[in-house]
Amino acid sequence: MRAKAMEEAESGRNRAHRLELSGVGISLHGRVLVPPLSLAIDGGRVAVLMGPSGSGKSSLLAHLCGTLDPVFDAVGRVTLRGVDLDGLPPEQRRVGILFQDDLLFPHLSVAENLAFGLPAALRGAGRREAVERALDDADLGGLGGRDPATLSGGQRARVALMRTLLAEPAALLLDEPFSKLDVALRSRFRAWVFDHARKRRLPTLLVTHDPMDGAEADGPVIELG
Ligand SMILES: Nc1ncnc2c1ncn2[C@@H]1O[C@H](COP(=O)(O)OP(=O)(O)OP(=O)(O)O)[C@@H](O)[C@H]1O
Repeated sequence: MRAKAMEEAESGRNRAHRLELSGVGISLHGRVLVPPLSLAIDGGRVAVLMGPSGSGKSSLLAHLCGTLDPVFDAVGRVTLRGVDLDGLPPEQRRVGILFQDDLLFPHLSVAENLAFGLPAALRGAGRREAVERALDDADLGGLGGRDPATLSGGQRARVALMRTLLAEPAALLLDEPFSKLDVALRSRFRAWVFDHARKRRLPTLLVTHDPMDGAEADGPVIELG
């Protein structure tokens, strides 16, 4: 009985962290690219977005981030934790995104790359401590001073995720972030990312071509195209 009550409280908290799309569609020059789509991703769940090249997967993620090129027209409503994202600038949406390429700044050290993700309001010792914690979390203790080019692909991928998480997003979008890693590393990194998403109750949307990603995810699967 107690276990059931705890389970219900847990799923209530996950619902409160929900990312919800209601009738979200995208068109380009009057041609429908993404037909109206409705889905809800609870906190900690990973939904999967699949579809052939050019079917609009990255455009949909850009729309959620608030960075969709104005040549596109988007309709529908997006809410995150009950907040309507329509009209909010990208920096106020609390939507974090991770790409296929890690996009680390080559002229900054690993620690400086991580600090870039932190809210500007966090200053001084708090900033340094947050970076140290992120390095430890990513099993990269002692590597903060390194140039990103001297890290392995897996280490760089972990820095990129940590940088995204340090911005304290309320949702996580993943645009094929595993596709450039070799098979063994891919499954370890995927498990690590999904674990962070669960612990932080982040509703997560993963764009992928890899059926293994879908097998490991526990949210809805959407096929475009
Ligand atoms: N800024 C833009 N201006 C005009 N057309 C664009 C722009 N960005 C993307 N497109 C077009 O929009 C369509 C959808 O592109 P999108 O990148 O969203 O597809 P995708 O499903 O993510 O593809 P892939 O799997 O190859 O990454 C494509 O036909 C693309 O050429």
